[in-house]
Amino acid sequence: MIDVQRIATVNPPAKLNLFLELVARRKDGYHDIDTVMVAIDWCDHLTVRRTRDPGVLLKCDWAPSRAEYAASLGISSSDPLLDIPTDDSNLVCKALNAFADHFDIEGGFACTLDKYVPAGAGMGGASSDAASALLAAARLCDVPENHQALVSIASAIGSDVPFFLGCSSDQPSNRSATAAKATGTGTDLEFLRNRFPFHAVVVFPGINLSTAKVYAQSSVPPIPLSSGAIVDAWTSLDFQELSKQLMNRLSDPARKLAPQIDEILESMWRNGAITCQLTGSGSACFALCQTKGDAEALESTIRSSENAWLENAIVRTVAAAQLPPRVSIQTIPEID
Ligand SMILES: C[C@@](CO)(OP(=O)(O)O)[C@H](O)COP(=O)(O)OP(=O)(O)OC[C@H]1O[C@@H](n2ccc(N)nc2=O)[C@H](O)[C@@H]1O
Ligand SMILES: Nc1ncnc2c1ncn2[C@@H]1O[C@H](COP(=O)(O)OP(=O)(O)O)[C@@H](O)[C@H]1O
Repeated sequence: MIDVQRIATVNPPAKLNLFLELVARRKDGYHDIDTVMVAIDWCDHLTVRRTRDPGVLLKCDWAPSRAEYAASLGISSSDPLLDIPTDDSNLVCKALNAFADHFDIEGGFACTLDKYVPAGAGMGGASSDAASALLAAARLCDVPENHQALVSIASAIGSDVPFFLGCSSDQPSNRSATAAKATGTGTDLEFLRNRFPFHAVVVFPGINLSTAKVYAQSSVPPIPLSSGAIVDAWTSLDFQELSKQLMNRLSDPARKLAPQIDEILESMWRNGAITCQLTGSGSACFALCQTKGDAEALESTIRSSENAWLENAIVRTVAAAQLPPRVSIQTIPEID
């Protein structure tokens, strides 16, 4: 008899912040925020399998190859922009180690992570990888994917991780959500009704901005704005209103740290964007578009414009993606 084993495959989606307000600076150094995030179809590719030996083995690199990814950003393959941790500090390893500890799993995990989502972009790539690793491990170890322990493990890894699990303590199952309002440090989630036909053009300017540095430069406004209006616009599928309500309080500190962001936003406007802004703590910017066709037309206008920054930027049309991402299981002959 040939021994077989199961491999879980999942495509962790990135996110964009449509609205981000700072509500208060907390004593623990974090900020209470009010944000609305949408998952998008720009995804990494993760496989996870169980191993007899404990611990997490991770193979991680840029895709489709490091050389092609570097070329798309006009940089060399050894550029520090492409440095991603492959040790236990990678959020995939953190997630799987925490999962194994919590559920007392015998043995460990081996994973491959193909990175397509830029790092330090404000697109939540690492957080999404961690959430997908938890979902994959849950499938392999027969833990329900909406088990409440996954939400606590996710929150301890990073503020953005629970969003990518697609469930929360209050909403254990949200099969059709693509967006959520997040409060507290970003971990108190309310998944939004209706699937807004979301389309956008994302520009990643080849700059890795540290989330901690951007927050450190930020200030909480005396009267914080509320995400109420943008949540209403999303749930009533009102594109005009949604485009009026985009806001990101981290824009100013991010623009101070990376002045190129201003140049990129200005050229997105000049090339016909209806509305555009930074996502999260940056450095990626996006323009909201009414249809896929509008987004593709804007992408091609931006690509053919004469902007020096295009040499080192990735420009891409995206649409909303469903949460949680689907985990598929393949059975293969035993590798160990
Ligand atoms: C800004 C946002 C918006 O969605 O996303 P990114 O730009 O990182 O994608 C999030 O708030 C980022 O969440 P995440 O990237 O998970 O951050 P964490 O690892 O939890 O925290 C990194 C650091 O950012 C600061 N931080 C983070 C979250 C928060 N609510 N207040 C903070 O002040 C803290 O200094 C913390 O040490
Ligand atoms: N799985 C991972 N993928 C990418 N970066 C990771 C990962 N795990 C840890 N990191 C580290 O986290 C940093 C920020 O991650 P990322 O989620 O891509 O950015 P952001 O917080 O801007 O959305 C990276 O620069 C990298 O040093």
